[in-house]
Order: sequence, then structure tokens, then C-alpha cells
Amino acid sequence: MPESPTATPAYRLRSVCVDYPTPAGPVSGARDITLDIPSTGMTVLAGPSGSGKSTLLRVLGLFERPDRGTVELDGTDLARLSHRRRRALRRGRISLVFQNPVDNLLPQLSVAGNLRAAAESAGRHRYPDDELGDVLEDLGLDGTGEWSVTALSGGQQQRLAFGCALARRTPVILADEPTSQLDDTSATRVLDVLRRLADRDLTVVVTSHDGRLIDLATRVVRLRDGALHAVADEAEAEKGHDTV
Ligand SMILES: Nc1ncnc2c1ncn2[C@@H]1O[C@H](COP(=O)(O)OP(=O)(O)OP(=O)(O)O)[C@@H](O)[C@H]1O
Repeated sequence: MPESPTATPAYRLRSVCVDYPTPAGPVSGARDITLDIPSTGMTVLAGPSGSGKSTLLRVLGLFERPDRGTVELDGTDLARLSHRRRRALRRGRISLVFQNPVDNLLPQLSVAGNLRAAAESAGRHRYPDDELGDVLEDLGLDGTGEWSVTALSGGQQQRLAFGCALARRTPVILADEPTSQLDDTSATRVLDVLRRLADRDLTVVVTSHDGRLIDLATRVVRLRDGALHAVADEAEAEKGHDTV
């Protein structure tokens, strides 16, 4: 369910700028971004190549510190945190799914082993078998628990990557172009998983060019040249209105 505009956002970004040093001078990855990300539903960061989607996702994932501006996660100003506190916050609150399915998994472990390792990586030392079974069933991967992840198709691996995010039980799931390396059928099944995630009490933020994924969004954030171009919530998007 999309939340009311008055609900507390998960992320609050104010005048965020990221500059990349290059031999030819600084290149702007994010220009003066002021944006709230709702605590539930799915926010899609959309825009052409080089518009700053990955930069913004890295800021949200605490992998990139803005050069200027502030970012709050659940009311905590991230600039005030020590390196250790940032790492602990990332570990306990954020799961990240990369574009390339194999980058999300440990190839030496089985499907179940990957889910258990993911749970452990977020500090969950007990991951009950029935929960593991439920996650596999939810992902359409039941019966594959003992398989090597290398025996899964790219689409199955990507669904498992979202399963690992669920096993970590973090309130925030970030995904970078999760369907871009998949064929149509596999992408459709990943979209089904994302649709169900977006209905849970989770903050889901995804970068994508995929129109089908953008159609699932409760908030679409459009970027151009590192700057915010438009923000549309589900209700406005259906009416064709954009609001910044
Ligand atoms: N490490 C870096 N060093 C220098 N410039 C960078 C670096 N990372 C990104 N940029 C520049 O920052 C801008 C935004 O890049 P970013 O990767 O965030 O865009 P994007 O929308 O995710 O692109 P794509 O869809 O191609 O992945 C671009 O001009 C890019 O060239």
C-alpha cells in the first residue's frame, strides 16, 4: 500500500551533491538532490544512462558519502556516524541486490547455504528451516535447497538474491537494474517477486530502465544529468501528473 504523504520517510535527502574527481576535472554524479523515500512501497529511480541512478543508489546504500548536503535514514543523520556505525547500520538495515545475478551469490554454497549465509551476514544466527522453506516456495524455487547455485538459471539466481535479502530481514532492500541481464520470461518472474516485496512492510528502491518495473512503482523518481527531473507517486502517475 502506498503510504500517506505525511508518513515519516525512510530516507530524507537534502541538497545532496556527489562529485567524482577525474583528470579532466570533477564530474557531477548527483546535483542538489532533495528527496524523500517512503518507508513502504517501491521507489524506482529512472533515467537515461549517466543520469545518476547508480550514484543515488550508492548514497542510499551508504557506499558513497555526499560531498555536500545531508542524508537521514530513519531520522539518523548519516554524516554524523563513525565509519564503524555506518558499517553496522548498513549490515543490519540494508540489503543490496546487484545487476549481475552471480555477483549476489556465493558460488561454493548451495541454495540453502546462500540463504543461511545471508541471514548470518545480517547478524541472524538462527535461521529456521521452515522459514527457509517458505522463502524458497515464495520464490518458486522449492525443491532446490541442496542444489549448487551454479545449477540455477540467471533468473532463478536473481530471485534467490531477493530471497537472500529477505533472509537478512533488513527493512531496506536496494536493487540496481535487477532485470537488465535477464530474458523476458526470467525478468517477468523477478518482477513478480518484486511486486510481492513491494506489498510488504519494506522500503524497496530499484534503479531501472524497464518500463514494466516502472509500472510497479509506488513512486517514480526521474533523474537527468545527476539532477532530479520529476517525482510521481502512483496516484499522480495514473493520472499522468508529475510533481517535483
Ligand atoms: N567512479 C566514477 N568516476 C567518474 N565519474 C563517474 C563515476 N561514477 C559515475 N560517474 C559519472 O557520474 C554520472 C552519473 O553516473 P551513474 O553511473 O550514477 O549514472 P546511471 O544513471 O546509473 O548510468 P547507467 O544507467 O549507465 O548505469 C555520469 O556522468 C558518470 O560518468
